[in-house]
Amino acid sequence: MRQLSCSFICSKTWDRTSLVFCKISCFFMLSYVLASVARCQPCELAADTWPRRAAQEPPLLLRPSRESAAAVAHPFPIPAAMAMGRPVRVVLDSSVLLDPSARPDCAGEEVAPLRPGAEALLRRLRYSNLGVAICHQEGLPTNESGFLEKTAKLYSFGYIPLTSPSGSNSLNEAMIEWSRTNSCFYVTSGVHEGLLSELQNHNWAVIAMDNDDVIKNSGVLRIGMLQELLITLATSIKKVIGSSSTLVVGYVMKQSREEDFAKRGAFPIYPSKNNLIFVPLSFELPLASQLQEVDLVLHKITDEIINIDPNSSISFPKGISFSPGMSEIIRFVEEHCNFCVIDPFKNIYPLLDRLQIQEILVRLEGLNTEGRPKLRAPCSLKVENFCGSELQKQLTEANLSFPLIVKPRVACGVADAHNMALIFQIEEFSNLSIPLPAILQEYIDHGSKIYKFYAIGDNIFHAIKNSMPNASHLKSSSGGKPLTFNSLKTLPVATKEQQLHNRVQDNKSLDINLVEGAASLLKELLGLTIFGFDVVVQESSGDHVIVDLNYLPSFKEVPDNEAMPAFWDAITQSYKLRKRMMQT
Ligand SMILES: Nc1ncnc2c1ncn2[C@@H]1O[C@H](COP(=O)(O)OP(=O)(O)OP(=O)(O)O)[C@@H](O)[C@H]1O
Ligand SMILES: O=P(O)(O)O[C@H]1[C@H](O)[C@@H](O)[C@H](OP(=O)(O)O)[C@@H](OP(=O)(O)O)[C@H]1O
Ligand SMILES: [Mg+2]
Ligand SMILES: [Mg+2]
Repeated sequence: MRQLSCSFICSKTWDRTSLVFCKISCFFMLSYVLASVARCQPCELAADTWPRRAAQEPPLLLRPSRESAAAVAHPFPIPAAMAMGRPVRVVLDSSVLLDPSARPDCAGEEVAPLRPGAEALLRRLRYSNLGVAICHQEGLPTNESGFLEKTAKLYSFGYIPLTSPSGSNSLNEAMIEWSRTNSCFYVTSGVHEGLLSELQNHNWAVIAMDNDDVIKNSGVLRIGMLQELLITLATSIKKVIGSSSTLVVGYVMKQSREEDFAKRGAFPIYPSKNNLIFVPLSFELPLASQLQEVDLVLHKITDEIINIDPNSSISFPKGISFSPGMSEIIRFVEEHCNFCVIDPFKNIYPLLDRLQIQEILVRLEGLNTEGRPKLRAPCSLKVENFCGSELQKQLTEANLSFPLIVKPRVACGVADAHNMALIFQIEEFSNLSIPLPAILQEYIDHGSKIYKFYAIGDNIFHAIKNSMPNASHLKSSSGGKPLTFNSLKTLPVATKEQQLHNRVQDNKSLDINLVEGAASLLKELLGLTIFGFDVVVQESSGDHVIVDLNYLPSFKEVPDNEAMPAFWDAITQSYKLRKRMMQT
């Protein structure tokens, strides 16, 4: 185990544990198309700010558009230049980015708004590991060309103001040069017939968007909306590589989480070292057709919860309403039991319910052995309300004493899942505003140090974070009132002085092997590829208490160069295990 910076420790890699998975059925259309470029005259590259790429990069074939399904019967010759091991460049013509219906703003100022969906596309292409440039034709109004230049700079893309050559339609040297060393796409919303043969000679591939002028079966790749572009690129790259080990991973999660992962390089469209290609599933397109193009889906289903009936948690997903897009995915998976989902929805539902989490954690206590710290769940009690004369009796029967931490039974997916309270005496339950049903947990004095563990496939990492101080520090400031907070936003963590004080007192260390054993058993019990759990060490007893369990956490504290390869490996292994299980 290596001690890494910022109190981060990478623990170990387990043996491949057996996880139950269904078989994946993948279908990819086989064909090669090239298309012509819209009136884009050859150009001089303004500044080749295109990111350098690793030497060995695969070439590209294009998936025929759905209308030209006949192309499947007549696969186009694969140009020699689209040989294995080449970087991929994508040139976006201004016509796909600028909103054609834009009107000057009320002050008469020419504005250059982006077409709907363009900002999301640019944001995703920025972290796609593809070389991207924006181009525009000569004669574009200066406010628009200026806007595009600024946009290219903002996203670290290349910028190509096209200038007309001496009347010829031939591709200019720069574009020809690129196609010698890169596999290139040109995306436009117009098609200029004149350039088609030039492009075929120089191995440019063009994607024409929303254009009916495109001749059918002329090898032109057509998309209807900008939202189709990424999946078109992704499935083309997959086809070109032509290896069953290359997987297209469709992903679904909230935008903030996607951006956090994307900025870490988690979602390359150009394959990662594990041969994984990531593409966002768009809720603006039919989900079934997208799901037929990917090998598996990675999702954080709880990001797509609209609301939960907290009284239905024992029968999840009943009582949960999901976004329409997520509901479509759930339906598709129900109808295609061989489709690979990471992770199966039924494996995640228990982690929405702190009572079920408690029942899972209690099962870990079987790992305990003499002479080692005790691993356990906190003593807990589920309550339907905070009043009732029986409450004190219930607490006693549950072996609970104050202080108590009160958490909603619903663990995540809705805004108030993280509204909590620290209660010091029974009177403080009156008018308590924590969502019901609730879970009352013993509050563990743990010296404001929490160990956040992350099981990412066969790898386990943990980070030490500042946590809530011992109850005595909090009671003094509570003034006889419950201490209410939101664990994601306003967690009352220890002050610097309290942390220093704790460091002096800190005499109970973490038994890493004990927790690793717990993580391994949790992985088998949960059937999850990536999960996180929080461990505190009780100061008085040294007990290792697991207070929380989460599905697909952000593992922000784990350095990217450790986390990303583990992330990709976890996905690949889960997929392979599922395939193997289907073949047996
Ligand atoms: N039983 C406990 N005893 C002492 N401290 C606790 C206990 N339960 C939680 N905490 C403290 O409160 C914090 C939030 O609790 P918890 O992790 O259960 O909330 P959560 O909303 O599930 O957070 P997450 O964002 O990790 O899912 C913990 O990180 C820890 O600092
Ligand atoms: O947003 P909901 O569905 O309520 O669930 C939360 C999880 O419970 C937390 O574990 C996530 O925090 P981490 O990703 O840091 O573990 C937290 O991630 P976030 O802080 O990035 O939103 C949430 O996913
Ligand atoms: Mg937590
Ligand atoms: Mg949690």
